[in-house]
Amino acid sequence: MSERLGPPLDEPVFDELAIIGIGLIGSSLARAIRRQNAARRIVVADASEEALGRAEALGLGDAFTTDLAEGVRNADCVILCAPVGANAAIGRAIAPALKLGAIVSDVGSVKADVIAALQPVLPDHARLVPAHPVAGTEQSGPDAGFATLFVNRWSILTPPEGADAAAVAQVRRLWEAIGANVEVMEAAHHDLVLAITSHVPHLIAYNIVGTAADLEDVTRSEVMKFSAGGFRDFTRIAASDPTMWRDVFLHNKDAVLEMLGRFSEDLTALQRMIRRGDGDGLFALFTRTRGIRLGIVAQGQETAAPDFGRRVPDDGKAGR
Ligand SMILES: NC(=O)C1=CN([C@@H]2O[C@H](COP(=O)(O)OP(=O)(O)OC[C@H]3O[C@@H](n4cnc5c(N)ncnc54)[C@H](O)[C@@H]3O)[C@@H](O)[C@H]2O)C=CC1
Ligand SMILES: O=C(O)C(=O)Cc1ccc(O)cc1
Repeated sequence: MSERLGPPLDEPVFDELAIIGIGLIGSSLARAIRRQNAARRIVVADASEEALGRAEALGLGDAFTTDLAEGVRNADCVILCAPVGANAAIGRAIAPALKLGAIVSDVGSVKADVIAALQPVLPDHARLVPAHPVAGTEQSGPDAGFATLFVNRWSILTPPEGADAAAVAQVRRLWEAIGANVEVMEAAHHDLVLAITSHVPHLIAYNIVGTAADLEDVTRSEVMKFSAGGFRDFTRIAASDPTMWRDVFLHNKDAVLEMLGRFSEDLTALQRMIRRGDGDGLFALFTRTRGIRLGIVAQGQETAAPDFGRRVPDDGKAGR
């Protein structure tokens, strides 16, 4: 699977694009958009002076500000890249300053709640097109981003009912310009799918690493010493940003609880198989799950090893 970006666009998708929140995803977007000539000018806004300082040092934009309203004043498209719990406050801060017909998008891992938070606070003339790139790593901050993060990854758009078709097309073009495959989905459906494919797996990782950490000291040191294979993979996921993931669980509560209920039932069935010595049952399940993995690899979405954290050698640099 190629991780290279295609040739840059002859004509940018947007004249001015504002990124609010220049962490892992915001900085990856800035690098990719710059490299692909997908916007003429990038304005970077962030609540954190420290993050902005790093973004400026890395050359991730053309202008940098902690004043969110100032940051969006001339933007044709504003992309919210902060933890999802911050979106309502950011929406309120930028609403009065938005240019007529500005597109407001985001990258949040949760969609229905984000729409519910943003729609009431944005002016009627703003065109909301939420998005979720299903690509990332356990790291955060502007130094962790890289331009090829979205190559051959899905970006899911969840336009609310009545969304402006031209705005949806422009956001699609932006993601395609930086290598992503785009799918359009209803927000509630997105939240259910992502609850089982991403949110519950993260919860399981946080839980298993927490359980190991709670063991007696002597056992715990052995857990660390012998943490190979499965547990080691869980520790990577469990190192993911606490603020971001707290917000995901608080804002996708219903879908996560629904999927967690099903998961618990299946876990109980597995427990019973082990207690009863039901080797055939265990073997049948493990064979079925192996088939699912092989199907994912065959579709080219995954290499044999987990690859969310992969980088190509020149990716630490800014896009110019
Ligand atoms: N980390 C990942 O792998 C992925 C994350 N996402 C989504 O992307 C969003 C950002 O995640 P990351 O880039 O990982 O986070 P991050 O922690 O690396 O960066 C977040 C940035 O937002 C800024 N910020 C926080 N509150 C703010 C506010 N009120 N106003 C302005 N700036 C504010 C922070 O200072 C920080 O620079 C989240 O909504 C997350 O759900 C989506 C796909 C993958
Ligand atoms: O690092 C990993 O394994 C991830 O799962 C990255 C990730 C985190 C959150 C998302 O909404 C999408 C992708």
